[in-house]
Amino acid sequence: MTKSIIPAKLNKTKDKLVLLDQTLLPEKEKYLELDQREDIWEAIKNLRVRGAPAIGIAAAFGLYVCLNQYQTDSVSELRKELKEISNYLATSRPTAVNLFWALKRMEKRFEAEASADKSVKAIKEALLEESNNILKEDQKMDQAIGEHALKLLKPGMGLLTHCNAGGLATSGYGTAEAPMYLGFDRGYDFKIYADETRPLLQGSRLTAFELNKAGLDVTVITDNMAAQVMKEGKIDAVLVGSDRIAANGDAANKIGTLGVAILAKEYQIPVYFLAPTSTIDLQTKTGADIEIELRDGEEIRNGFGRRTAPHSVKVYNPAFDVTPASYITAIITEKGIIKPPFKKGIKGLF
Ligand SMILES: CSC[C@@H](O)[C@@H](O)C(=O)COP(=O)(O)O
Repeated sequence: MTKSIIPAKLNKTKDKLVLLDQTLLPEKEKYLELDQREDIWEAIKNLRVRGAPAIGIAAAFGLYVCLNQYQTDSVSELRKELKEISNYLATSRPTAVNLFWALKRMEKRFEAEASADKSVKAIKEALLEESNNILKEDQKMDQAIGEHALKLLKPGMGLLTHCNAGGLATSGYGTAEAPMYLGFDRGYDFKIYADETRPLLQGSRLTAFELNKAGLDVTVITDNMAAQVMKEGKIDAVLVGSDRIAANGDAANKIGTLGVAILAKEYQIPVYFLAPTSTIDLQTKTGADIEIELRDGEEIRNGFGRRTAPHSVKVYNPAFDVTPASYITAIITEKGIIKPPFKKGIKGLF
């Protein structure tokens, strides 16, 4: 299968960040071409590009595009500008660690080139290369994650996923969806259930869109149907992505993942978190240290342009939750499958 959608890339002349506007899916496939930091920040903040790895890729390309416009012969002036753009983009969303990881990686490359006395022009070229490397490595990681995960799955299984951890969230086949695509190519005939994923419907708008388009067997359920579907014996494994995995294995993902994991424990269904190692943050000791993004109440009071709650009512809208490591059967990265105790396994990865 060839992948047709890349959510974040550069245009041909490499002076604009091209994003598929995911807020318009599944109705419209519209690409945005951005070269202003405020527009790139807005696109990340408002989920035009979303999903942890894709946010990192967009930020790396965005940083390059903005920095490349800056005219100077001075490396220290360029450094100042890079830090300004990077710090600004880093304020767009707080939970997915891939955003900070990608920006730090660009800064590290800058410093490596600067300390080798490279010119401004050479440094800019190196940053272009680095952002491309981030994209290409992500594609390879997805493939490897999928291959490892497939070892845990059997043909004909029912798989439940939450949110979108597919091609729209990465530059490749996704993380949680990578084994679904690989299995499809190899005749595994998985029955995939996609949680609708309130309030922004990444499951029904995005996961169902891309799996359906690629011909996989996908069924949408609303979030509150997961228990019933599990009770009916339709689910053999839960596969989800992650926005940040702490050093002890606690994992943040889209709001509602914790509930799915708790239900799965009750029904003795394995819960797999699939993510590249760039999603693991050793600086975050436990899930309690993960900042959970709080989003505007209007997403719930006035979802998709229809008033669904009184306009003055209070709303609490955390965008992510943290599943404690004790609810996770395995964490699958490009480097292999980690089983509990996660602390030791995660440490061994780095
Ligand atoms: C491979 S993507 C993993 C996660 O980033 C994904 O499951 C998720 O929670 C995305 O949330 P979103 O708010 O749509 O960016």
